Amino acid sequence: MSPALTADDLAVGYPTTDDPIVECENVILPDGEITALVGPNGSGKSTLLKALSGQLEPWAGDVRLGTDDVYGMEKKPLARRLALLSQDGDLPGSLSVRELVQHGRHPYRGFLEPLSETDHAAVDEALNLTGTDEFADDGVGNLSGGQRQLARIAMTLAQEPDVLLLDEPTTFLDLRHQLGVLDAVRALNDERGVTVGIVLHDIAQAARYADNLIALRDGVPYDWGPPAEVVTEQLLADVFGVEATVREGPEIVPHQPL
Ligand SMILES: Nc1ncnc2c1ncn2[C@@H]1O[C@H](COP(=O)(O)OP(=O)(O)OP(=O)(O)O)[C@@H](O)[C@H]1O
Repeated sequence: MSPALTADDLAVGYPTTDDPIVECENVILPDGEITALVGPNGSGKSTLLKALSGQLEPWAGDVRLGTDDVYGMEKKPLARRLALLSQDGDLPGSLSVRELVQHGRHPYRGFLEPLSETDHAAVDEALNLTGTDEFADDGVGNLSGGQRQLARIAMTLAQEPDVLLLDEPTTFLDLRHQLGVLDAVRALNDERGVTVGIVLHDIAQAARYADNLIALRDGVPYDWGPPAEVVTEQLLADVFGVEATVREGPEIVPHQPL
């Protein structure tokens, strides 16, 4: 598999930080695969995802989408190929869900240009995939936290990127909707070969779901590869500070209630 998104010799920080938050020699999201970023709170998962997405320019190193330098690309062509669903994001409450999802088509349209049939089809599909078609005409301001999250996911899916980066997309969602979102992303991956980078908090869920894991500790990758190789008792102890048994699967059985 060729890499869809690669980063080399990265150092990523914020204007207010003296030292880099994330330092990685080499990060690869393999083409057509699902890679989950895991690690404890504050280990730098969101920071790495933002750097990979073109939204937080690294202090050093480069990020490439195929052979193209992500930070050298114009915004619209980049947005047609790469989409980020970040953790934060206020939504304009005056919009309906459908109108919000239509915003996902911005990379394909000129200013004030009406939506084409292709745009409408992509919006309808994103609404269906996420189940937001059931409340497509409701105002975003009247939705529950979980419904709002689903609407944001639908907007990102309508963008139809080749590479989809999702930062904790299951936050706020009940179990049924968590599984629904993960299934929808998996379907995009299976059916269209969309490359996925996803931050997931639940390492057991990430291990079941993803083709590859990148485990971050203090801003540095501790290990990466297929879940069966990465999820070891040593990793759980070193990265998460948890004593647990790992059974085949991999299935994690904590020694103490977490
Ligand atoms: N905008 C910012 N400015 C300065 N420091 C930041 C900023 N955003 C994050 N950080 C710092 O970077 C570090 C890593 O944060 P990041 O959000 O990348 O971690 P994370 O692994 O995604 O955490 P979580 O699992 O809690 O979401 C933290 O110490 C955080 O305080």
